[in-house]
Order: sequence, then C-alpha cells, then structure tokens
Amino acid sequence: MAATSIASATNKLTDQSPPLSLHTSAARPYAASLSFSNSSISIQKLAISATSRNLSSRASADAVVSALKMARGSEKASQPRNSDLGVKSPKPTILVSEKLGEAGLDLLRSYGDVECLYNLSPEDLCAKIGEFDALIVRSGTKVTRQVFEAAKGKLKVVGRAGVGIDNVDLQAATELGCLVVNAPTANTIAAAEHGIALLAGMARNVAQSDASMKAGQWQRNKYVGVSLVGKTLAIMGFGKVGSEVARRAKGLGMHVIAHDPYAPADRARALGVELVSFDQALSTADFVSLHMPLTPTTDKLFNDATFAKMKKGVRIINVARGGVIDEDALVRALDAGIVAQAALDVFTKEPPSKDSKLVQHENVTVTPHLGASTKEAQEGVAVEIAEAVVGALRGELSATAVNAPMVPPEVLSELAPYVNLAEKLGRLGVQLVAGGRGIQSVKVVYGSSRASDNMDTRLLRSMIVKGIIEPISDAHINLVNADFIAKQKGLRISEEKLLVDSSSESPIDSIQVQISNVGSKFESALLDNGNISIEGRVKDGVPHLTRVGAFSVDVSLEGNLILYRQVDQPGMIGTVGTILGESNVNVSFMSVSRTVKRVKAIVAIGVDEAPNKETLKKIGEVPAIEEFVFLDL
Ligand SMILES: NC(=O)C1=CN([C@@H]2O[C@H](COP(=O)(O)OP(=O)(O)OC[C@H]3O[C@@H](n4cnc5c(N)ncnc54)[C@H](O)[C@@H]3O)[C@@H](O)[C@H]2O)C=CC1
Ligand SMILES: O=C(O)C(=O)COP(=O)(O)O
Repeated sequence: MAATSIASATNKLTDQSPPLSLHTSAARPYAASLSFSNSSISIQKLAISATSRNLSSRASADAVVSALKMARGSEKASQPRNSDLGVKSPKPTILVSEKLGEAGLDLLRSYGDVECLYNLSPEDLCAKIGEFDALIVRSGTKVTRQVFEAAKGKLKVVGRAGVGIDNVDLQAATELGCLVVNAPTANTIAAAEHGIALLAGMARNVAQSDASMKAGQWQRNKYVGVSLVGKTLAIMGFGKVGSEVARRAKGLGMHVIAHDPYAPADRARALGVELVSFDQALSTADFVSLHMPLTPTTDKLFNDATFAKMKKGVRIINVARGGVIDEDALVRALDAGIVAQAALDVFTKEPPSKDSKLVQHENVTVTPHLGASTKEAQEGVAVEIAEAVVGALRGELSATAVNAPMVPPEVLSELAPYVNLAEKLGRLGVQLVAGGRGIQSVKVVYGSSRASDNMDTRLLRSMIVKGIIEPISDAHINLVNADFIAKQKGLRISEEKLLVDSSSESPIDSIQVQISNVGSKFESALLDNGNISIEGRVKDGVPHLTRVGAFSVDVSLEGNLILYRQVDQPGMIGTVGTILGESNVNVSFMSVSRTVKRVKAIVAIGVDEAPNKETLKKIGEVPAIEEFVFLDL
C-alpha cells in the first residue's frame, strides 16, 4: 500500500486559522446532523505530564507564535478578533478596575485602549464589561459568573494584579473560554515583609501602645511584650511568601517549622526549616503564620476544633486570606485566652463591618489588606500583569495562566507544527462521520520515537477537539475551554503514545485520530474495528494526511481535499483531472494508494479552490469511482 506523491505543495505554516465554515453543500448536511451524547463525559489522559509554571523566556519563533495564535484563538475566521494582532483591527480594549502602578499602565497603553474605572459597583461592572477585551483587577473586584456572562464572549483575558485569584470565578471563566492570568511573583517579598512587621509589631504591642499614647496615656507596664528569639514559628503554607517569612524569621533567631502537604522537603531543609504535620505544627508553635491560598480545602481551616489543638497563648498572623479563618471562632479563642493575640491583614469580607468584634478586639492588630502594598511591589506587579495580559491578547500562552495549560517555550517550539496538523485531523475526521449516532469517543495515538512518557499533549488535544467540534457547533474552542466543552458535549478523548522506530528529532512522528462507533461517509476510512481512522505527519513544516483507514496516502492538508475509492485502471487521473480543469480548479497535490494492482485504489487530491456542486457531481458519476467525499480543511 505504498503512497505515490504526484505533486507537492510546500507552503509554510501560516499564522491564520483556515476558514471554518463548511461551504459546500456536500459537507454541511452530514456535519450538521451530528450530535454529541451527554452520557460519557470523561477525558482520559495518558502519557501527559504537568508543565512548569515558571517560564524563563518568551516564545519567539514565528512558528510558535503562529501556533499560539491558533491555539488561543477562539474566533471563527468569519469573526475576526480585534485582539489578534490584525493590522486592520481596532486596538484591544482594556479595563483596569483597581489602582495599578504607572509602569504597567504605560505598557498597557502602548498596546491597547486603556480605561481606568475604579470602585465600579457589581452592576456597573456587568454593564461595562461587554466593551472590553481584557479586565485587570486586584483583590477588591469580584469577577463573578455574572461578569463573564455579561461580557458575551468579548472578554478574552482577566489579569489579576497579584497572587490570590479567589475573587475570580475560575469555573465560569473556563466555561466561557476566558483566560485568567495572575502576577504571582512581584509581591512575594512585600507580603513576607508585612508578615514579619505584623509578627514583630504584635509581639511588642506596637499598634496598641501607639493608640494608647495618642490617647494621652503612658502605659509601660500594660504593654510588656514577648520575645521572638528561641520561639517556635509555624508557617502554614510553605510557598513563595511562606518561605520568605521563614527566611526572615530564622534571622530573628526563631525556630521555624512549616506545614505544607505539597512543599518539597529539600526546599524546606535548605532553609533550615522542618516540615511537620498539621497537628504537630499547631501543638508546638508559639506563633502561627498563615500563607496558604483560600480554596475549598482551606476555607475556615482554622476553626474551633483547630484552635483547640493550639498551645495556650499562641499568637496568629494572617497575611493570606481572611477566609482561611473562621472569624467567629477566632474571637472565641481570643476570649478564652487560647489565642493570646492575632495580627490580621485580610478578612473574610473586605472591608469588614465597622463593628466587627474581631477588628475591635483589644488583642488584635489589623491592617487593611496591605501585604502587597509597597511602591516596589505595586510597580512590579503592574508590569508583571501588563506583560501577561498583553501577551495573552497577542495570542501567546501565558507563563502565569491560571486556567489553561502553561506550556514552556521549548515545548511549544517543538509542538508548533503539530498544532496545525492536530486541528486539521480533527476537522477532517468529523467530516468523514456519517450522521446519526453522534461522536462519543475519540482516540488519539501519538507516534513518537522518544521513550520518555512525559510528553505534554494538552495543546494538541485541544486543537483536535477544536477541529472536531467547531465545524458542527457554535462553540468557540480555545486552549482554555477545550477540555470543558468536550466534556460538556459528552466527547471522551483518550490518548495513547506509541513508541515508533524513527530517526526523527521531533517529539512526535505521527498523530492518528480514531473516531469510534460512528458510520462513515467514506467507508474506506473505517478500520476493521469500525473506527474512522486518519493519520497525519508533518513534512517540511507542512501537515500531511498520511493514512486514511488502512490506506497509506500522502497529501498536504491545505485548502480542500477530494478523497475517492476507484477501480484501479488506467486513465482515471486524466478523467478526474479533466473534470477539475474544466471548472478551473487547480490541483495542488495528488496521491494514489492501492491494495491490489488493477483492483482498488484510494486517491487523495488536494485542490486550491472548492469545486462547485456540478463538478463534484460529475466526479461522483465517473463509473469507476465507487465512493467519494469532498472535505474542507
Ligand atoms: N495580604 C496580601 O496582600 C497578600 C496575600 N497573599 C496571599 O498569600 C498566600 C500565599 O501566596 P504565595 O506564597 O505567593 O502562594 P504560593 O502558591 O507560592 O504558596 C501557597 C502554598 O500554600 C500551600 N498550600 C495549599 N494548600 C495548603 C494547605 N491546605 N495546607 C498548607 N499549605 C497549603 C501550597 O502548597 C503552596 O506551597 C495567597 O493566599 C495569597 O493570595 C499574597 C500576596 C499578598
Ligand atoms: O496578591 C495577593 O494575593 C494579594 O492579596 C494582594 O492583593 P491586592 O492586589 O493588594 O489587592
């Protein structure tokens, strides 16, 4: 079944997604009749590894940028997106809803139209959001599902100028295909320094004695403090801020322990910090400093039961999130003397009510969420988030994406050519499906000569999903929502890696897409197991279709494709070529594959123009052509 290439087209990978509409009468009816079953909704992942959040450099190669634009683009070709670097498009619009450092604003202004509207009510935000491609917030703006819905698909990216993203409804963002990025590094030191300031200030009653003096008092005996040296500090959440607090507390002569189920022990060891269990931390610490994110698991993690496990007279610092503490329980613990003092920068509700018992408690020191508020941190955060948002609007994958895969540049540059191939195979596969049962299960087999099983295929999987779903639905698929929409449509994707013998340097040799349990418009595309199967490779940077069903072919996946099965006999190329030539359709590529000489052959013809109905009808009527299908790539 050797494939014979008769002509070759070697266009370079372009940065445009092809038109996605199925503009032939042949393609649309069967495509439109497809439906997805909702019964099976699991996405299986095989041979997929997590990728690092930390990118050291920006993706730069043209091919990578092209691939990223396609990967991130959610628009169909008929709906150009103004944020996609189109020269003719208007500038992207960016709403900044909280105070941001000037350097970041300058950067944003150099790229888009920036509007700063502070203190918007939730209603005002919903009313305005539909005008913007990007929204930049700090902790004070709640980006709720209502906000994403009110955006009506216009909002492409939400930038959180800081770390905590608990004020952004990530589920809604993901469902609606909006990327969320944050600025996770620039305020780490500021938050850690604030933690240390609260620790030391609390231990020496700085705030209380200051207030007392300003009220005309001189109370030296009342404000006798406690020393830090030799005391045990438990860091709860040994991430970026927690580690920096630990480092500084060691310098103050404290004995530092930490609890963090996900922190690597060697990082703790390197700082001279012992990682301990939750209970051990609580029962041995004189000071407890909180540095974990607010998640469903950490919500009110510090409550009556946990305070009861603490050493009597413990002192608590919280510069993480108010919600990790049950605030009523803390008041009880303070009143009972279990907790001697607390120093809090963050609150369940911000600002807290004026008569909050916690805020008013004499043993509590409070600051109005100032952890990240140093000049240096705010400038740094502003630049960090502006770069992330501009990059995202340009179609680049972000190093700080919160709800999308973060793919390191080196992986991207390797995978870029396959991104295009993956989408084309998805588009081609779905067009081969005959209407009726609906697509429920797709198997993707990546042929690779690399033994390592940590190949990150999320980008490719997303593009296959995009290729399969977009032509037959109104869904706009991008890297953010591909898995979600696949699940929602009941589409189960399983992935497999097949070790192949190849001298190729690239991470992938071939991609095979199998669609199970569906009939095909083109029976020759079915394997013995009944699955539609198509396989492709990248040759000279161009995606090629290399196998249809059990037949080897070789045709570049560009423009349009005619596939037919014919009786293997002389003169067929001339017959079909003449029909196409008569209607001025240019052949770009042709491949003939046969099983047995003079019996049966599969022919794949790439054409520059879509043949009209009449031409396709004539091809279908050639007596030796047993079945044929026209595919829009
Ligand atoms: N007050 C302020 O202005 C600021 C507050 N923050 C907050 O500080 C917190 C930490 O920030 P980063 O250190 O930058 O984040 P990070 O992600 O580097 O560290 C968080 C750590 O918490 C750990 N963790 C998660 N669940 C845990 C659990 N149940 N028990 C113990 N540890 C757990 C994680 O493994 C991680 O190591 C975040 O909530 C962030 O929003 C950060 C900057 C400024
Ligand atoms: O970065 C964080 O998580 C913070 O809490 C800082 O919040 P802010 O940007 O100062 O509202």
